[in-house]
Amino acid sequence: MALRTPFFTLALQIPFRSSSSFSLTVPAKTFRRPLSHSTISSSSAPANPPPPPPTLLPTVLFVPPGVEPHQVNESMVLPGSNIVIGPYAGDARIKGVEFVKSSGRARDCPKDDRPEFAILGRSNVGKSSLINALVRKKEIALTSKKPGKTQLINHFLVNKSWYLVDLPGYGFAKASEAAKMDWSSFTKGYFLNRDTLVAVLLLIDASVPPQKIDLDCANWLGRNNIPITFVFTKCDKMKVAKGKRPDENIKDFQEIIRQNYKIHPPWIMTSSVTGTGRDELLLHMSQLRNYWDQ
Ligand SMILES: Nc1nc2c(ncn2[C@@H]2O[C@H](COP(=O)(O)OP(=O)(O)OP(=O)(O)O)[C@@H](O)[C@H]2O)c(=O)[nH]1
Ligand SMILES: [Mg+2]
Repeated sequence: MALRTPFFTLALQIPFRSSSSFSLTVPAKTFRRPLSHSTISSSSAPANPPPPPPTLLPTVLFVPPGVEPHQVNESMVLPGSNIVIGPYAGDARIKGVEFVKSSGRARDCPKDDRPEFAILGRSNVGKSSLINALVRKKEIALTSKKPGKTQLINHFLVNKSWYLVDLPGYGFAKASEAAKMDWSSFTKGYFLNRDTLVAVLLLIDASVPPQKIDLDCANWLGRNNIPITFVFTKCDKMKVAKGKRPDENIKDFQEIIRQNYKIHPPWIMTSSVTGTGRDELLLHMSQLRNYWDQ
């Protein structure tokens, strides 16, 4: 079985508190020039500079195995994300998807060696909608305006080779105490023991300000060394009556995450309504999968 090894040492660090500030914030969106040496070095660089030194870029960009940070140029960064595409990226097309089963407990989940991605996030963040958007099927995963729609662990087999896993949301205020307890024991059972878990796609609603419960969840996953990709949802909601725009909320969220993570995990902006980020996310997942598979 493949191991979760060096790929994720760049992607995810066990959270730590640091007094240093990560001021080199270059959102990939605004990252429109090739990274020349002068872009990343100080003005006191010698006239004949040595080969590029280790840069601070991985604090901003997610640089996969097979790519040296100094090799990164604009064309390698997925739009609307901090994700660099490297040699492990492969065929990201969806050729078929089938619902396999719903499980009430982690130990009832499919028992085979296929890699899987867990879709996690607050109730109503858009987990089921993201699955539908990724596989381009309207209602393979059931969605609802009311939070708490997905109650079980649902496995969807993609291309007969890997799983997307739709999970119940957390943070549903109206859930009973018993349901909240169940959710918490489920997280332990599933996330800590699922050997085939390639990464968690942690969905964050970009139409609202950073929520403590999401940050707590990210920190819990980080502490347990579980690889995360932050998937910002509802990025189409540009016109909010009050409050900030999605891009501003995302920036605020990242500022907080940066205080806990030595190196920022991969992140990507999506909308299940417009399809923004769909192809990019699939490509990112292909490189995670191919690395895991080798
Ligand atoms: N504007 C917009 N609405 C979205 C997006 N994604 C989901 N929604 C809406 O948000 C609501 C919740 O979507 P779901 O996909 O059911 O959310 P969920 O996270 O699966 O919710 P639970 O199963 O209850 O945990 C639905 O009304 C969706 O139509 C998006 O990208 N943009
Ligand atoms: Mg759902």
